[in-house]
Amino acid sequence: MNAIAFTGVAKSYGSVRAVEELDLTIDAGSTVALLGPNGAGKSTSIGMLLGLTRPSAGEIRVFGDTPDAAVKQGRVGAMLQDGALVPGMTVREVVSFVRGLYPDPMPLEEILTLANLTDLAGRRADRLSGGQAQRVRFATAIAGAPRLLVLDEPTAAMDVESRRSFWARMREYAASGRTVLFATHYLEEADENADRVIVIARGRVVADGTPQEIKAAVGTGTVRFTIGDQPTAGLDALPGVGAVDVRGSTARLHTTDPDATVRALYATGLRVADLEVKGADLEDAFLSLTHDR
Ligand SMILES: Nc1ncnc2c1ncn2[C@@H]1O[C@H](COP(=O)(O)OP(=O)(O)OP(=O)(O)O)[C@@H](O)[C@H]1O
Repeated sequence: MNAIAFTGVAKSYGSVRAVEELDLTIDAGSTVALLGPNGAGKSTSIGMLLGLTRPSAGEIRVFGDTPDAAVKQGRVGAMLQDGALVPGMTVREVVSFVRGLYPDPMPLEEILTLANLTDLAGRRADRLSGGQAQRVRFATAIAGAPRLLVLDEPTAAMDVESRRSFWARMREYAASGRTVLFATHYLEEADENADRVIVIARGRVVADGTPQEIKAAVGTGTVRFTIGDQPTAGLDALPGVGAVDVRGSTARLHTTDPDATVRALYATGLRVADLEVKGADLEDAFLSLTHDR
């Protein structure tokens, strides 16, 4: 069964086309990353999925129902980018209040354990660090034991250690057959935590596949050099190269094997100046994926 189905979904705000035309289905039980740069349309898509805002065109189904119906039945939990925590309440009070809103919630202690909040349960929720507050938001998102968990850039306020621990807990939740959809800017997060990665840029899907397929398409590194007015034909056939992006006199090769690409590049006989090899620059990769379309 599909957990999520978007059919021809578009959303405009005046003249801004936040989502162009989204057609996608997500299987129940999968963990899917929505990967894209700022302004790609991730939050808008999530907002529509949760019934917070209506599409300008097209249709969305969540477990076969409208988003509103699915949310009302307590089948969907969400952790959004902002969302103030009620002032003056302890962590335990906040979580147990939210839990009380659902027909079939998870036991309180289980929520606190899963969100790593047992030690903070007596603390005031509005006086926590950014990363701790994110754990409370995660707890409120899973409180109703939702079949679909939606997370919009959940680790934005977290340091490296908190991120690692957060994703371990998310995977634990997902392991029980639940569906998870999360938005992120980071390819590593998508790679490590999702079975499927949907890359969106400028309101459209530009790539969709397993993390391995996406990494092969965007490359794990970038080889940049000044090509001047020399011909660019054949650069895309160099070993490892998935995409070529030439802007002005600069060429960027997105590659899965920068060493092999550089060796082969010198063997072409091109005059290569200002060579620079970097780890994958997603922003560049997104741009070239968007250009390719
Ligand atoms: N309420 C709104 N009114 C007008 N424009 C909006 C509104 N919400 C979003 N937009 C615009 O729609 C586009 C998509 O924004 P959205 O927030 O969905 O992107 P995003 O991928 O979530 O970005 P980020 O990673 O920065 O959160 C952007 O151009 C944004 O400025």
